[in-house]
This record gives sequence, C-alpha cells and structure tokens, in this order.
Amino acid sequence: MFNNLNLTDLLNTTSNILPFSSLLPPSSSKNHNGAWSLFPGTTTTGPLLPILLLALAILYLALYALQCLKSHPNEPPILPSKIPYIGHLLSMTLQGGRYLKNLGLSHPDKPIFTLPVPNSRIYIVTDPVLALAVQRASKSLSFTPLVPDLTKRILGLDTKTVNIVRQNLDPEPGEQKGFLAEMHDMVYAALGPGMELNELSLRAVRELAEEVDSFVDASFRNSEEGKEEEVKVNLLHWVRHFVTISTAKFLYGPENPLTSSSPAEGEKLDLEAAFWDFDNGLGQLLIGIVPSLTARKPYYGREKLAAAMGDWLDSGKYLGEGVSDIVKRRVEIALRHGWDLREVSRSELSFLFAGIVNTATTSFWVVLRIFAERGLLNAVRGELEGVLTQEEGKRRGVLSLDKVKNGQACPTLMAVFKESLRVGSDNYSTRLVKSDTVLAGKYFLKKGSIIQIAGGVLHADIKIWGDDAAAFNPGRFLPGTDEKKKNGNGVHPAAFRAFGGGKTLCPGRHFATNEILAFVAILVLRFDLEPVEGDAGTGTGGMIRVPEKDDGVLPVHILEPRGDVFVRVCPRDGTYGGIEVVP
Ligand code: HEM
Repeated sequence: MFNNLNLTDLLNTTSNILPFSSLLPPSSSKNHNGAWSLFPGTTTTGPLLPILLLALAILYLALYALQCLKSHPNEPPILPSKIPYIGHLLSMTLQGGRYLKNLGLSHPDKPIFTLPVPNSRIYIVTDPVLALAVQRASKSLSFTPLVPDLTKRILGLDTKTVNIVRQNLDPEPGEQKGFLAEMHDMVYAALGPGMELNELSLRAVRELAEEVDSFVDASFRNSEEGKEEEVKVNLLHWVRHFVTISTAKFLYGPENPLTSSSPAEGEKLDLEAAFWDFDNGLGQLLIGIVPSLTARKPYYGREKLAAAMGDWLDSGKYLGEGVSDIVKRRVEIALRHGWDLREVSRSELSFLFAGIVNTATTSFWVVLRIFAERGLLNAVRGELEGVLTQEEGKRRGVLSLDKVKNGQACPTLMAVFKESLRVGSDNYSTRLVKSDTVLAGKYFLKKGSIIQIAGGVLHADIKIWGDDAAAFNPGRFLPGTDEKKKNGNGVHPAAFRAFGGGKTLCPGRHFATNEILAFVAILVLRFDLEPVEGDAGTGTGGMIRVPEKDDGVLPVHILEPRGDVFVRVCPRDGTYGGIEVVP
C-alpha cells in the first residue's frame, strides 16, 4: 500500500494519471529554450514549479489516502477530511460544537465513526446503546487521565500540583486513592440524595430568595404601588447575577472571596465580571498557547479570581461557620495530598465554576421558555400557586421545596426544565482509550485515541425524540404520553446527555434540579417579564422572543443564546411581599 511506496514510485505512478501541463496555470508556456515561462516575458530555468506542484498534489493524495486507512479492520468507519488529518480539528476550532454535531447528524447510518487527527483518532459516538457501552467500559475508557493536562491549562496549576493530580487516577478497589479519586468520591457522596443534599439545597434557595428580595428593594422600593414600576434587564445577566452571588455565598459563606474580597463595591462587581470572562474564554485557555497573550481576558479573569480565592484561604476564612461542609472537605483533601494552600484556590475555582455556570444558563432558558409562551406561563404559574401557601396576616408566601421539585405537583415546570436541558445541551462526554478495546463486541478502538459521546447529536436525533426533535416541546416530558418516541420519559437512559453519564455523571444534578426549579418558581411567582419594545417574538401574542442558542463555541456547558434578550421586569400584582422557602 501507500506506506511501501517511496516518492519516486509515486511520481512515476501519478505522472501517467496527471499530465504535468494540467498542473500549470493556463497562461504558462514553454519558451524557445524549452524552459517554462509562467508569465509572458519571464522564464523559469528548468521544470521546477511543475515538479513542486506535482509533489504537493501527490503528497496531498498520499495523506488523503493514509488518513482513510483503518488501524484495524473493525475500527469504526472513517470520515476523512478534505484537509487530511488537521481538517476536522481546524473545523472544530473555527465552528465550535456545531461542526461535529452537523457531521453526526448528516451520517445517521453511523452510530460511531472515526475522525483521523495527527498521531491519533477521535471516535464519535452518536447512538445511546453505544454510549451506554462506553460508560460501562470505564476501566479502559476513562476521563481521568485527561484531567491533569486539562486542569493545568484551564486552571493554570503549577507543575508540582499537576504531578499530585496525576497520582493513582483510576485506583482499583482496595488500592490507595489519589487526590482526584478521593475528591470524586467525596463530592458524589456529599451531593447524593440525603440530608446533606437537602440542607445545601435549602440554603441555596434561601440565598437566592434573599438576592431576589434585595433586587426588589433596590429597584422598586420608591414606588407607592410596585406593580406600576418596571426595570429593563438583560435576562441572561440578570439571572446569572443572582446565581453567581448566591452560589458564592452558600458555598463559601458570607465572607466569600467573590463578594467580600475588597471593601470597594466596584471591586466586588469586577470579580463577578472576571468570573464570566474566565468562563467565556475557556476554549481559548484550553488551546493553551501563551494564554497571557492569546487568551488575555479569561487569563486575567482567572488570575484575579485565583488571587482573591488565595487571599481568602490564607486568611483562614474557609474554616468559618458559614462555609459549606463540602468546601471545607475539599480544602482538607487537597492539603492532605500535598497541595499548597494558594494552589487550592485554583481547585476551588473549578468547583465554583461547576456550581454556577450550568445552573445560571439553564435557569435563564427555563425562565425564558416559560415567559415566551402564554400557555406555559399559565400552566406553570397554576401549578406553583397550587403549592404556595400563605400564613394568615403575613404578606410572604411559603413555598415548599419538596413540592416544587415534585413532578406530580408541578409536572409542567419539571417538563420545561428537562426540555430546556435537552435543547440547550450539546455537551460531549470524553474518554481516553487506555488500552485497545472492543466496544460492544464489535468496534475496535485503538489505544491512545479519544472517544466522545456527542450529546448534541443524541439530543437532536429524530429516531430518539421523534420528528419534532428540533423543536422545543416540553410535552414530550409530561407523564402520560403514549407515543414512546415522543415521550422523553420513555427514551433510552443514555440518550439524555445534559448531565453526562457513567463515571463522570454530574454529581450536582440533584442539587441543581432543586435549586433551578425553586429559583424559577420564585421568579415566576414574583414577576411578570415582558419583551422590550420591538422585541416580542413573532406569533407569540406579545410574548418574549426566543433566540437561537450559540452553538459556534466549544460546548463546555449549556449553550448561551445568540444575542441578548432584554426584558421588562414588573413585580406582580398581589400578595407576595417575598417568598419564604421551607423544606
Ligand atoms: C443544570 C445544571 C448542571 C448541568 C447541566 C451539569 C452538567 C454537568 C456535566 C455535563 C458534567 C460532565 C459529565 C461528563 O463528562 O460526562 C458535569 C460534571 C460535574 N458537575 Fe455538573 N452540571 C450542573 C450543575 C452542577 C452543580 C450545581 C454542581 C455543584 C454544586 C455540579 C458539579 C459537577 C462536578 C463536580 C462535575 C465533575 C464530576 C467529575 O467528573 O468528577 N454540577 N456536570
């Protein structure tokens, strides 16, 4: 085959197929000495250019053919790229998650396929049965070996700390756990169903309710009748602010690094902005080429946050009463594994990130979807008013967290939440192939390759979700739908990817569900959101327009909208001077 041919063989072979002249520009001609002239009046001594062009053409053909070679007959089908080896990577960089999603959707006959990349392959899984097989093969297909390098780039860990992270990544039962394995187990236990989860959820929602109270006080306190006042906000930023501040408080206490690291108010807001700069530039940090120059905004955002978190740790405030147990244990585990206290700030940045970004963006979509459709708004409000109580003589409504998250009491709210996650999440579950593996008894996966489960493809697959897979239809998650394919509750368990799956299944999913549903409930009960002038959706009867999601970025979390959504926030007429959340 091609690897046994040398360049001369190739030149000889292809000269029969491609006449030299076909590689030259039409204006070229031979002069009277027989030398090639590219431009009238100039000469090129010898046939250098055509040979160069031919060599390039042959090289191209050879590389194209090479990338199509399977490393094993049972390797998943190869999708070659027009620019051999680097074409897929280039397109991923330029088009973000959209590229692989479109590639997957345009090959519905391939449940798994291979993308050739320099010195390796990327296998893309687009089928739930194979996704489950990937999750089950956790011994040979593991995310953890990728973590040290990823965290070094994204969090800026120093070499000593990365070496600690590298230890005992995937311990066998009974073996000593490395830092990552111990942290993983602790976080999964703390956020799993039980008392600690219930208490943390309640704390989080109460913190959110307080932030909403502060907003109402600050925005509407001068009005005689609150209902006549309104405030224009950028919906994503508005929701984000509540989630960012309250998460910093319930995880890191009232004296947390985000809201109290500087006495100056301006500096506080600055750190919140730094957080979102860091988030929005994660893809650039991941590329990791001199990030202080090529990824200035996220780099300096991260460094500012790490410095504030470092000062907070240095001051010993992490041992204070208002700090959550989970954070205290995280710091303790890192120190026990030999991390320097200031480096721990970077690990905590990753936890703050996990706690904020998906929750904030999901809350935004759920609120937007509810306020974009009158029928949904009425249904969700009806359910919530059905579970809201009010103590006699008191203006504050009382909301039970148990009832809000109960799919029986508030089925439409739950359905909008799940459907927003399905439509908004294009995430990938990524694993390294640690040893040659046969997946599902059929597909050969080569050691050292990367395998990714493509959530965006699975979430848009009409074989799974029915013909309306591209549409937002919370009805598919309502109980009692007979058509299995349309009923989100009846699909293959590995087809819903918003929280990932297998060993890396999001440990915060129960907590996030509690938090988001209750937060959205508070907003729906307390406010009306209306489109700003000229920004209503078409055919929505004056409701808010829903923009497309921005899928041209690396899908590291639930995707943001393409463009801003501004709304008028109007306190609702009626009863609630605020909402008290009870278990
Ligand atoms: C709607 C909200 C959320 C969504 C959609 C979400 C989604 C995800 C996803 C997709 C992953 C990666 C899974 C994979 O690679 O297969 C993940 C991991 C993780 N999430 Fe969440 N998440 C949310 C909220 C939260 C919250 C509130 C917390 C913490 C309080 C949290 C903590 C984590 C952690 C620690 C990991 C890393 C797990 C590991 O591999 O060790 N998440 N999340």
